[in-house]
Amino acid sequence: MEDEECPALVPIAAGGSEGPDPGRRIPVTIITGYLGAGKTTLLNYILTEQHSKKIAVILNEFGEGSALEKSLAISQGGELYEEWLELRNGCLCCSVKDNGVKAIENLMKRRGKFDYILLETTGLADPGAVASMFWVDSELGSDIYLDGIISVVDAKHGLQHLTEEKPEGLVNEASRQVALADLIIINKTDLVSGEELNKVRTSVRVDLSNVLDLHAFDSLSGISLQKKLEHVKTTQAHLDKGIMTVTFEVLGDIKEENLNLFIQNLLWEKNVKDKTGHAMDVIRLKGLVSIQGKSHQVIVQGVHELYDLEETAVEWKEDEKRTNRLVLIGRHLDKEIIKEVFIATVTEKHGNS
Ligand SMILES: Nc1nc2c(ncn2[C@@H]2O[C@H](COP(=O)(O)OP(=O)(O)OP(=O)(O)O)[C@@H](O)[C@H]2O)c(=O)[nH]1
Ligand SMILES: [Zn+2]
Repeated sequence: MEDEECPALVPIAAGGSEGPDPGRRIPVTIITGYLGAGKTTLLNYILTEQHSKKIAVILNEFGEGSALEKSLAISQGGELYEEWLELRNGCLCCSVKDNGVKAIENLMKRRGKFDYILLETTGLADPGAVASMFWVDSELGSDIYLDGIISVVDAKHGLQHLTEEKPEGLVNEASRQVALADLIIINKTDLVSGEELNKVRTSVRVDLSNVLDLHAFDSLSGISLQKKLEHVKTTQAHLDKGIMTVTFEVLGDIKEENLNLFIQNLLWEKNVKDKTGHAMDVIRLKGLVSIQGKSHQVIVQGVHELYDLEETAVEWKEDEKRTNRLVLIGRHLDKEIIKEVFIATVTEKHGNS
């Protein structure tokens, strides 16, 4: 417990023999936002545009999806990434001390190789808890500093996320992400009308002031961030327990029309049910699939009822088993049932391969 040593968000370097060298400290930008809001898209955009900086990427993936998330991002971004870190525990905010800090320390051993860190949190993360690790640990603080928190808001589904009711008067994840942001990016403006966009814009503002009033945060300036973080740590803000991740893999090729059928049953018809008869509610769908007649891997991306299939630049190698990997995040999901439905819908019924 060395609380007194580390209250500063950006600690002043202790004057060692080498002297302070602020230029050597690595800025961290936290990219937050609800499931599917567009965090990875923004990440890829930054990496594509920013040629002069060598950027390390940290993904904090919800559930077991990190291997897939990584392969999705690589397929999209090519050779752009300098460093990869996987935080497998899923929830960075409750593993900050061990997993998160250690991973970043290891990353720092190689820090000569890069000069910026982008940290994408899971769509359900509390960015305050993630941010706090950059000032709680003084050891880390001397080499890394928090540059800012960016929150990506989905123009199409953002309102739904921001107004979601939580039990016991808890503030929902989306609102927390907005409230702690230094910069809010409203994304997917192409999917909504000007009127809808204005609603989102207003609600982001209104929501912010609600959260501020509720917790009596005085301002958004640097000093109060610390207070906000302290507050966040003491309220038992945590991942929505009702939201779960299902990951599965099925070998083989699938017909594109069958895959569409599977997804549409799940996302549109909502006729895939769990054991209690409750329709499965998929918030986020990601996959890497093998479609009959296509030589390249195909990415499946879904956010609520919207989805698309996109052929990647990655070719299936000849000695490689063609396979389908899916990650689903949502409510009332049952892995065995979904997998069965997938196999039944998607694979040929005859033969036993
Ligand atoms: N129409 C539209 N789609 C977008 C836009 N930005 C991102 N998307 C799509 O939204 C989906 C989710 O994007 P990601 O960048 O993976 O979202 P994310 O926030 O990283 O998702 P998670 O990490 O799973 O929470 C993908 O299918 C993107 O192609 C946009 O500006 N317009
Ligand atoms: Zn992502």
